[in-house]
Amino acid sequence: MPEPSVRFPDGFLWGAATAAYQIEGAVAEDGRGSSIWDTFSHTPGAVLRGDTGDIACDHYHRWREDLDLLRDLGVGAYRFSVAWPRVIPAGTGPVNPAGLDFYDRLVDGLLERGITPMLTLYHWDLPQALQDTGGWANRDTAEHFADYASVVHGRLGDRVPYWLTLNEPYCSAVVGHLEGRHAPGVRDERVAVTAVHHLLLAHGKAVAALRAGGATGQVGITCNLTSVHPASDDPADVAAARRLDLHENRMYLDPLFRAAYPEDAAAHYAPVTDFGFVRDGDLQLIAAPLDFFGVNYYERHHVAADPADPVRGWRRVPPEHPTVTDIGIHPEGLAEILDRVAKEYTPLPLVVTETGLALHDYAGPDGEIADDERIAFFDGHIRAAHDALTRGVPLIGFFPWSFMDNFEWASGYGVRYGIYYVDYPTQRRTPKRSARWYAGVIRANGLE
Ligand SMILES: OC[C@@H]1[C@@H](O)[C@H](O)[C@@H](O)c2[nH]c(CCc3ccccc3)c[n+]21
Repeated sequence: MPEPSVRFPDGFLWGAATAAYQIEGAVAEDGRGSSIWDTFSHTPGAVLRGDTGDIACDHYHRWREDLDLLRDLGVGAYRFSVAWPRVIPAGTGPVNPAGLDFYDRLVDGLLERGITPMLTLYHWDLPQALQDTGGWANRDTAEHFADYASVVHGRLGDRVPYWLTLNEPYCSAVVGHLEGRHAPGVRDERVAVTAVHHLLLAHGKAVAALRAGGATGQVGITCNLTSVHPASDDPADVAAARRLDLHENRMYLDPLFRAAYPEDAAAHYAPVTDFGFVRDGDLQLIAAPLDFFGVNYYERHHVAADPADPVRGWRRVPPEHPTVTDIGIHPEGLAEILDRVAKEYTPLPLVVTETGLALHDYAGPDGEIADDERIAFFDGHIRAAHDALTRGVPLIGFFPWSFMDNFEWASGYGVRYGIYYVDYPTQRRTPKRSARWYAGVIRANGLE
């Protein structure tokens, strides 16, 4: 085999990623409680075509077959999430042993196949019972999350080396509580900023709980970060870009790695909150030392001042060549955010815990799903990741989103991110051309 022109270090963690509500189905089986995504997806108009995660990829029943597909890919690791409502159906109180048993079998199944588990404790599926008492707007939820983290770690901590507390607090807080496009479908900026704090507090409390539980594994968090550029050097555009960077990136990076909200946060959010929800000691807890940091990258923004709200607003300039999800493809943005995190925030090992491309995949006459665009996307992003690595960024892993087509939140099953195609009526999994290509990347530990 020729030496790859883009070669990664030995032991680099090539993975694949999923999330519980997007693949498991079996939403009422073996004691699972309801989550805010069960409620939201069953709310008329909330999800494209009324799609829900009731069945999804039926992974709850097909997990052995799916682990075999991961083994066929040759991945070194698999990033999955644990559904809080399977483990503690009401979010707090009694534990559901059958829920823990499922993840116990899943972890053992991974280890038997030589695949390292990377466990996300929260990938958006808050137990509905906690939403009924305020959800992330209620500070108590942070405590309940730490208790849940202890329960999961108590059962799996001896076999899971990588722990992510939260997936993308920005999405839970802002997409779910300001934009209302995600569960719980709230549109209230004050509630959204309060939720940001309580989610970060939940992270901090969970890190403390995992450490107290004797966590020998590596503990981290995943944030979706964007590269943000002003549309012009007009001072109004530059200021708008800085506000969007605050809103999407620095509101998470600063608390996590500097134990403080950004200096421009108070003024920016002053119309809706005075940050009275912050208590003494919170920020120190949130900035608890971590072992690694997960970065999800999808978007590079070009930002202009919003004429309707020139003081607080921004306007995202549409990309020249939009994808099916109306974003551009900018692999250089991945290198940019990895450089930024490493240079401005933390020396910790970094993992690209998600990047991927949505397509409307279909099989050709020969039965092959020739997702060449997705191959080109991953080729570019892997090269960008390697660029950062050669500049000294301590990148230790890369996890394409996603292992298989799945429930894509408000878009339902309308777009596909998987490197395995899922035919939902039959639940048949078929490797796309990108799966075969990615297996080659893993074998070569790099790109030709
Ligand atoms: O949208 C593709 C994936 C989701 O399927 C993952 O569950 C989630 O972790 C994830 N995050 C992002 C970037 C932030 C975002 C999420 C949803 C909608 C718009 C932006 C993209 N994705």
